[in-house]
Amino acid sequence: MHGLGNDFVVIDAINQTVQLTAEQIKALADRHYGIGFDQLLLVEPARMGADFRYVIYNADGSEVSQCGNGARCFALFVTQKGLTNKRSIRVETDAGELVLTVNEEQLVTVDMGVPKLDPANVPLIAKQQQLQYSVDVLDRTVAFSALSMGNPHAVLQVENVATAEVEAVGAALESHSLFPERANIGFSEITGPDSLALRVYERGAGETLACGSGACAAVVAAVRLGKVTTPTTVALTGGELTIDWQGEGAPVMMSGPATFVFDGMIDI
Ligand SMILES: N[C@@H](CCC[C@H](N)C(=O)O)C(=O)O
Repeated sequence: MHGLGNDFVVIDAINQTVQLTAEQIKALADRHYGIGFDQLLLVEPARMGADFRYVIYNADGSEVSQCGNGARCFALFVTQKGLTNKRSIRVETDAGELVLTVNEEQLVTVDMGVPKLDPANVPLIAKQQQLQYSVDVLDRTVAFSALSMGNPHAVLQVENVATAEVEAVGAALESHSLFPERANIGFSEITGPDSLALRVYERGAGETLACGSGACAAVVAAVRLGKVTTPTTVALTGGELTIDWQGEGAPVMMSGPATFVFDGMIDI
């Protein structure tokens, strides 16, 4: 499946027992010798009263707590595979419970929860919460916003996403010592009063064609900086998401498509 080109292998772990090691996930994620994906999603029975639980792994085999595009694909998967007939689905993740709504056109809206701005919750090594922080990386000092959408994000404001040094600066910041759990690094260009363009260097996956939680983080950062109003259209390399955030203490709502590509069997 994919959400705007952010691609997934989604496995039904309700009707079969599935256990994968980090090494197996890395091997499956290999685009030449495996299947290839940015993230792998395991759809499991709920443990705490929601409709389902889902577990997310990055292409490097690391388990993570949040995935916006994955959440939309998960919703379409359980709907189209007949695992539920609900249109509003509650799912447990390590980042807490998410509520996903599938509309008539198969667009999915996800309540992504309340962003965490305290540096300790990102986590980011910083003495106090600020609108922007700064870091020396490669041969320059860059300013960034930092927040958690259930996973850690840094967002840099850039003049032009097309020429932003996503690979070099992204890789250097993703594993910078300021981020004890590493971070997803967004490069955000304000393109209008309610629009921005975004590229994201994802933790554990490198630059992807779209990052849903990154889009939420970029809108939260831009709203806090007074640069956009919401709902905001976020243009990612793979397409557009609509993000709505009514301000501190409110949850971020993300709406966008999810797409099936093919079904298959994996022999492990
Ligand atoms: N592609 C995702 C985010 C996946 C997890 C991320 N790489 C992390 O390590 O936190 C999205 O759409 O949000």
